[in-house]
Formats: sequence, C-alpha cells, structure tokens
Amino acid sequence: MQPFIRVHQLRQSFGTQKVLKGVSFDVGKGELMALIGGSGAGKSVILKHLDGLMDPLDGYVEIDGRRISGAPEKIRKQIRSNIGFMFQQGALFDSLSVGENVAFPLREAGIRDENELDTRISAALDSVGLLGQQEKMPASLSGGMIKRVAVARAIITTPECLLYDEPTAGLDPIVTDSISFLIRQICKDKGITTVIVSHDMPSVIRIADKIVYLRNGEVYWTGTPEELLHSKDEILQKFLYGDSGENWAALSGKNENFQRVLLERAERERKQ
Ligand SMILES: Nc1ncnc2c1ncn2[C@@H]1O[C@H](COP(=O)(O)OP(=O)(O)OP(=O)(O)O)[C@@H](O)[C@H]1O
Repeated sequence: MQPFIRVHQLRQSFGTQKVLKGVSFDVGKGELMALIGGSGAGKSVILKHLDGLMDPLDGYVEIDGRRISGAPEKIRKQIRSNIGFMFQQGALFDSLSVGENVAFPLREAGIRDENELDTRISAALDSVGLLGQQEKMPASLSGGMIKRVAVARAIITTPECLLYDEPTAGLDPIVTDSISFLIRQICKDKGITTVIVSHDMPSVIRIADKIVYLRNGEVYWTGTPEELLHSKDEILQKFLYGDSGENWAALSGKNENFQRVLLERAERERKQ
C-alpha cells in the first residue's frame, strides 16, 4: 500500500551545517508517527519540509502521492490545504476570540458564510472538548485550553494529515496526558495521518504507532514504542535514560525494567 507521507533521501544544510543527511521514512494512512531526537537534530526542519515551507537541497516529500518539494506555489497550496500544522508554542492571536482564532484558516481560504463558519467552529471546538467557548479571549485560557484551541484550528479545515511540533511543551503532566490522548483520539477517530515531534517520551510511548529516532541528521532507528522500550541498543538506551528522559520511564509505567532500575537507584541513594 502506498504510504500517505513519503520522505525520500531528504538533504538540507544551513551554511556549512549539514542538518539532514539523507532522511527517509514513510507514514501510512491514519498512522501516528512520532519523530524524536536530541535538540537541534532537525525535527522541526523535517516538519517544515512536510508542509512545503522549506525545500530540500536533495530528496523529496510526497503527500498522498503528490510531490510537495519543489512544486509550484499553486500546487503546494493545494497539497498544503490538506495538512493541518500545529506550530511549536501553538500560538493564538491574542486580539482574536477563540472562535475567530479557530476560524482563521477558513477565512484565509476565502470562506465568508457566517452560518458555515459558526457550524464548523462549533464542530472543531466540540472535537477538542471546548464547545461553547468561542467568545472567550486567549488571555483568559489555561495553557491546556490554548493547546486545545490550537488543535481545533489545525483540524477545522478537515485535513487528512496533521503535523504537531512539540504540542505538550510547557504543560504539567496531567494536562500533557489529556492533550496527548486528544491527539491520538483525533488521529484514530478521523483517520488522520499524524506526525508529532516531541521530547515528551511518556506521551510518545503511549500514543505513537511508530517512532523514528533522528540522530546526526540521519534516521538512526525506527520501530514501535514496544520495540523501543525493549531495545538493547546503547545509543537508544542512552537517549532514553539520559538526564531529560529519566522520569518518563516511571511515568510511562510500561516497562518493568526501567522502573526496576529507577527503584534500585532510588534505594541506593537513600542508603548513601
Ligand atoms: N532557517 C534556518 N537557518 C539556519 N539554521 C537553521 C534554520 N532552521 C533550523 N536551523 C538549524 O538546524 C538545526 C536543526 O533545527 P531544528 O529546529 O529542526 O531542531 P530540532 O530537532 O527541532 O530541535 P529542538 O528539539 O531543540 O526543537 C539547528 O541547528 C538549527 O539552528
């Protein structure tokens, strides 16, 4: 079966810095793929290539069989209209109400019928659990609600593909959980092919169908969350056990080995 997203031998450099050195992966229709890797590995740069905001020096991205890389602006726009993008920070326009923020992509696409706009705003807000909140202003929302509004804005055009850049950054663990499950629910309920860039390993383990680990500008490893948890690869283990990843194993509750190691370490520290 043809993948919904095909990334083939993507190369990108900024000055002398080679950021992508031939990155390839596929994402099947309706699949939820997580792109992980250290800071500066090139994850956000890849998302920009998927959305056609950046063109590679070499290689290409195909969305639903159509090449977006290097395509004329008209074609690029057509393909992009099928993609929802939740940018890092998920920023809303402070001066616009929740409803107007959510409606923004539709107005940009030229939709002016107020009845249609109202119906679609309500449907999008309903999908993220915020029905009836359209009159609120962003300043009065919690961090989690802001992310939900940003998700509603990304799905209002009914895209077949959704890209999320760090959707849970800056949220507490409970809100992080609810946003992560929302992302999974939207992906599975609507069959939307989803790519999520995240440092939040407990969420990635819980919601991803497939994980791609980017390292030194290349795909170092691809597999399922289960395979990642059981991998004996030292580099992967170091990535997971490193300073930033220590807590997620305990939180994920999926791998007894990780929990045992953490418990043993805690016990050792108590005895010292
Ligand atoms: N437009 C640009 N011009 C120059 N350098 C860039 C540009 N965009 C990204 N870079 C560089 O490319 C590298 C990869 O950036 P990218 O934002 O994709 O990293 P990332 O994996 O998403 O990191 P993080 O997890 O910290 O967000 C970084 O060194 C960054 O400085």
